[in-house]
Amino acid sequence: MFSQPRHITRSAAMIDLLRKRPEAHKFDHGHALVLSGGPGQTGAARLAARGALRIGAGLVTLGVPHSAQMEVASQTTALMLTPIDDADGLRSVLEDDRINALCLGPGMGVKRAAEALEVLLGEGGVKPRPTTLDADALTALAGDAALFGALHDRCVLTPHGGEFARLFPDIAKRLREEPMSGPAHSKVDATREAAKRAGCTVLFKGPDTVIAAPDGRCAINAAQYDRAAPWLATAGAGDVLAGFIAGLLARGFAPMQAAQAAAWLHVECARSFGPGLIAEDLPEELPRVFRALGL
Ligand SMILES: NC(=O)C1=CN([C@@H]2O[C@H](COP(=O)(O)OP(=O)(O)OC[C@H]3O[C@@H](n4cnc5c(N)ncnc54)[C@H](O)[C@@H]3O)[C@@H](O)[C@H]2O)[C@@H](O)CC1
Ligand SMILES: Nc1ncnc2c1ncn2[C@@H]1O[C@H](COP(=O)(O)OP(=O)(O)O)[C@@H](O)[C@H]1O
Repeated sequence: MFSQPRHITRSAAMIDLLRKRPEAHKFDHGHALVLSGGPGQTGAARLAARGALRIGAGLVTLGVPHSAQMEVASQTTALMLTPIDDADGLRSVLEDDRINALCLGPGMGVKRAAEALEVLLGEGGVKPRPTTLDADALTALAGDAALFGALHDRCVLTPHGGEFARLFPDIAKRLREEPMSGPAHSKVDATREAAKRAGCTVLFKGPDTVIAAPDGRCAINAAQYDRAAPWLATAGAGDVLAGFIAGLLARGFAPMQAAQAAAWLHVECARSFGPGLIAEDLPEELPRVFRALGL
């Protein structure tokens, strides 16, 4: 029997975790690698990377194909950039052990995401690292049972409704069904079942975001009623969330902690900015939200 899911709220414990120690240097806050797609498709990864940097990762590098290098370089400053064209390129960049968190999927394209997943999760792959898997990485995972089976407990999957149905079609079907007898299958039940099957943290997005760990721990981040954030329904908001999680993983947060804090801060940023919000406003609102928390 599982305990009731907890509702994520502002807490002293979360604020303490978010604080940076005065004596720390940038490598103490970790180095996140965000993989980008090719030319014309780099925006989503740039949004994620900006989110990872603003949430406090010490360094954030975008892994970009040579063909998109100029496009990305012309739009980034504090973010770093390294060319990664293929599996060998990724392997070589990951020889640097200081890269301690990854973000895969936003704008990557399903083929490039699948290649990267093979390096990270496939046989003879690199040392496993905390990893956020979003967007095209989820679609790639849905098409490859072996890779799905190789997910480890430091991964965080961040599906929206469409991606959830692709990854877990049977669970999504039950979620949609009218209950014929007994209680309905809820989003909490569905996310818990998904996390158990995947063997890692699953964050199922929406106005009621549910986050579950394989051991049954579960939390709800509600953006409804007096905490409604309807302007989050905008292209790229999820890419920023993936970056927030990767940034916190780089800072050493455990996967459940990272997913919960990121989801809560994401809604706080949207509410603090207010109507007219677009995705790039979310990372830029974090300093105001952090100041209000007393960081
Ligand atoms: N600025 C950018 O560069 C952006 C790039 N994006 C990238 O575009 C690619 C495709 O992502 P998409 O998510 O659009 O496409 P997908 O095709 O993967 O998923 C969208 C489909 O799922 C369905 N769906 C069902 N429930 C849904 C829900 N709750 N929320 C959203 N869709 C739901 C939709 O109807 C739609 O048919 C990804 O690589 C993504 O990262 C998007 O994130 C938007 C912003
Ligand atoms: N109506 C809404 N109210 C609150 N949050 C929402 C709403 N619609 C979407 N969101 C949030 O916005 C983000 C959208 O992510 P996603 O669907 O992946 O978009 P994208 O792929 O364009 O980045 C998620 O974090 C989701 O929880």
